[in-house]
Amino acid sequence: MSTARSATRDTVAAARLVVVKVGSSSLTTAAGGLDPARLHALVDAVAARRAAGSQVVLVSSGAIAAGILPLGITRRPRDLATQQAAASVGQIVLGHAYVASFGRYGLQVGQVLLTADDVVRRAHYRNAQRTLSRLLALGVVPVVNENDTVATEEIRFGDNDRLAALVAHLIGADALILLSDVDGLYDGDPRLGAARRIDEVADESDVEGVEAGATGASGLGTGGMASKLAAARLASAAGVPVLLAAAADAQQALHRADVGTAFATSGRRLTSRRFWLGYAADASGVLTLDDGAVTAVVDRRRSLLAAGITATKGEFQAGDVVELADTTGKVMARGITNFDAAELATMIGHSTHNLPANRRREVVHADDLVPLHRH
Ligand SMILES: Nc1ncnc2c1ncn2[C@@H]1O[C@H](COP(=O)(O)OP(=O)(O)O)[C@@H](O)[C@H]1O
Ligand SMILES: N[C@@H](CCC(=O)OP(=O)(O)O)C(=O)O
Repeated sequence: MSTARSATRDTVAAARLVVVKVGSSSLTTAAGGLDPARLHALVDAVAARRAAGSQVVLVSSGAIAAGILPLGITRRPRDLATQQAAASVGQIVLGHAYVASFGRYGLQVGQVLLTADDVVRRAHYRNAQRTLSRLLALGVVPVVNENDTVATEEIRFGDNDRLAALVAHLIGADALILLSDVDGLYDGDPRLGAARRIDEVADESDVEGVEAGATGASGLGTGGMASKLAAARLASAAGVPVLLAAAADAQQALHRADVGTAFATSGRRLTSRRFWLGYAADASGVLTLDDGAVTAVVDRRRSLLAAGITATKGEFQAGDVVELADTTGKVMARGITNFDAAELATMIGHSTHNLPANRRREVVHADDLVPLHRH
């Protein structure tokens, strides 16, 4: 299918610093085990982009899948301990394959294994930032993956689409290219019947009603299209345009960006702090807002007062990040709460002037609040 040129595609094609993410299903055979031909083809495309003057960070899945064959098991393990064992075996296999493949071009590879904490906690992410920029300055191709062997169920990203979006923001990338076994975003899961490929996503209205399945076809990947859509939203909010394309079209995707689905950015690049608040940090609870409070907070960018809160959920403390949801449960914003859950329980629904003197302040200050959706 042909694609019209657009400003987004031009930006992706011209990007100086690109994050390229490739999924397990695009690097491995159905039986498990790496597929050297596909890995070489991906590396060919990355090397070509490098030769054209861009810096590239590769976020590569595939450790667990690459560990299946050497361990003599037949399919992707379901339990965490075996997944970690498979990742432990498979990550070396994967790293070795990249060293050999990039070596064909005289390029060095640096392995960077990250946990969620490394990119989600403000105190930690400067560390990852420094390592990645030094690797790039030294001309190395950083190959990033989640540190699966130590990531527990609670702290896992689980899917590398989100990791790639966070890394793209972290290093100030100009574009994010997600390569998968499908050639773009469709209005429904293409495995389930006729579906139409979406060429360009300019804003939320272009993905309204899109059915994005949460599991992939191969059984090797995780997250499916739902996690790619979430990652594309994340990156576009961070000011990074996204191209979602087939790994088989990697050359074209990395060269002219004229394949797949392009996601425009949704405005100005957020500051690190506001991006962290809105998208990266883990939320510890939920505040439910009445309609008036949603309008005040989302449309008028006001602080959230106790009077507009109808319920709270979670054991959060003052200073934690919480989600602000409307009465249907849709998360409209995120922010830092000035009160613990226990304190708030006695305050919700009350006007500020009716509260004890030590509680007469906004629950979430406007400066600590990031709206996520238009009302
Ligand atoms: N709306 C949709 N558009 C495109 N693909 C979809 C959609 N919904 C579900 N899918 C499925 O998601 C799969 C990609 O997810 P996954 O296998 O997890 O990818 P990866 O391993 O590249 O991360 C596709 O093969 C496709 O079958
Ligand atoms: N970190 C895991 C990958 C998890 C993941 O996101 O997989 P995928 O959906 O194929 O990108 C691994 O290397 O096996």
